[in-house]
Amino acid sequence: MDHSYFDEPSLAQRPWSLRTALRERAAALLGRAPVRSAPSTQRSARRQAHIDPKASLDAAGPGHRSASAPSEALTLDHIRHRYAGMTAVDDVSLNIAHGEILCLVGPSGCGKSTLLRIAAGLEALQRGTVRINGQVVADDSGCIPPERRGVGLVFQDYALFPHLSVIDNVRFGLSGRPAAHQRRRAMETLEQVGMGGYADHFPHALSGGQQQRVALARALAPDPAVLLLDEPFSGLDARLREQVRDETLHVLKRTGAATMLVTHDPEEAMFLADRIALMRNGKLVQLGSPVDLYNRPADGFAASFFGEVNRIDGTVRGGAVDTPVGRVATDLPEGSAAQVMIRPEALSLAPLDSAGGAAVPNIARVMASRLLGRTSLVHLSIPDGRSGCHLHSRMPGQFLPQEETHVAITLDARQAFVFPAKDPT
Ligand SMILES: Nc1ncnc2c1ncn2[C@@H]1O[C@H](COP(=O)(O)OP(=O)(O)OP(=O)(O)O)[C@@H](O)[C@H]1O
Repeated sequence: MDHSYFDEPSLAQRPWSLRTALRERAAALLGRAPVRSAPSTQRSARRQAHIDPKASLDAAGPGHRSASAPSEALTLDHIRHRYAGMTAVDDVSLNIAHGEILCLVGPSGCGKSTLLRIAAGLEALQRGTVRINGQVVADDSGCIPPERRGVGLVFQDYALFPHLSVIDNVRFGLSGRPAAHQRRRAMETLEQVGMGGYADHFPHALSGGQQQRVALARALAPDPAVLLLDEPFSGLDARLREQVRDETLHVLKRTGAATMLVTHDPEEAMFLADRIALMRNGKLVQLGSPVDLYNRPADGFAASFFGEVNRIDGTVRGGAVDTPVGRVATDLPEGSAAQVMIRPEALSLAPLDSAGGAAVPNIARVMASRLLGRTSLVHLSIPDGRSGCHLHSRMPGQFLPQEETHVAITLDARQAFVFPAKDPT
C-alpha cells in the first residue's frame, strides 16, 4: 500500500534565493536578462553564433499568426542540462501547439523549472534546440535573449513592481509602443482577467489572487506566442487557488496562447492541461492527455503520481496476476514477478445481503470508514492466505459501513495496472 504524497517544495530548498529570482525576472523584463553563464566550450561556440541575438519574435503572438505559421508554438528538442555534478534535465523533447496548455509535473527537484527557464531563455542552453513558432531561439550556436522571444512569464511570487500601479505594471511589458496603445492594451488585458477596476491600485493593496491576475495580464499584454508559468498558484490558499486557476484556464483558452505551466500538483495539472508532461529525475516519463496518464500510466511511478494506489505483489500465471480481489490481465512474461496497482475507486463495495448478483463475492472486513466530502474512504482487510491484505476503497457519496462488518468487494480491472516487480517506484 502506498500513501505517498509529495511535499510542498520549501523556499529554503530552492536553488536560488527569492531576491536573485526577482532581480533576474525584473532584468529579463527590462531586456537585461542575466542568463546564467554557459560552460566555456559553449561560450566559445557562441563566438561564431549564427543566431542573431538582436533578432526578435515579439510580434509572433497568436494574434499575429499567419496562415503558414507552424502548428507548434514551442518546441524543445533533446534538451539536456547539468548543474555541477548532477543532471537536471536529461534529453527531454516536447512541443506545444498554438492554443494548447501543457502542464509540466513531477516531484520536487525533477527539473521542471529548469526546463521552463531554458524555454524562457533565463537559463543558458547547454544541449538541444529551442524553437518558437518554428524559429530557432536557442541552440549550441547561440540564443535570442528572453525579452525578444515573444514569451510571457508568470512566476510563483508574481514579481510585480511594488512602486508601479497596476496599469503601469501591465504597461511595462509594452514599453516601446505608443503610449495610447499601451494604455488601451493594458486596460484590455486587465478587463480580461477581471481587474479593470483596479488599474490605479498598487500591488501592496491587492490580495494574492488579484496580484496573480495582474501578473497574468502583464504577461498576456504583448500578445505572446508562448506563455510560461512557474507554479503560478502555489502562493494562494487552497480555496482561492481553485477559483484563480479556474479563471486562468478560461483566460488562457480565450487568448489562445500556447502555455507551458509548471506545477508539482497532479490535480492542478489534470484540471488545467490539454496534455501533461510527467518528469522524474530530469527525464520525461510520460507525455499525453490527462486521460492517458490516469488510465494508461506508463509505469508504477506515473500510476501512483496521479492518485493513491493499492499495491499487491504477485506472479504472472496464464496471462494474469491473481489478487485477493480478482485476476488482472497482463502481457508480462509468464512466471515473472509483478506488482499490481489498483486505484481505490476501482474497488466497489456493497452490503453482503445485496451482493446476490455475484455467485461467490469476494468478502472484505471493514477496518475503518471515513467521509472525505464527495467520497468515502473505506479501509479493508481481505484474506490472502497470509496476514491479510490491507486495501483502500473509495466510494462515491456517503458509503460508511460499520467497523468490523463485512462487505462484498468487486474489482473494476480497467483501473488496475500491472508492472514488473522491479519497477523503480
Ligand atoms: N542553479 C542551480 N545550481 C545547482 N543546482 C541547481 C540549480 N538550479 C536547480 N538545481 C538543481 O537541479 C535540480 C532540478 O531543479 P528544478 O528547480 O529544475 O526542479 P523542479 O522540478 O522545478 O523542483 P521544484 O518543484 O522543487 O521547484 C534540483 O536537484 C536542483 O537542486
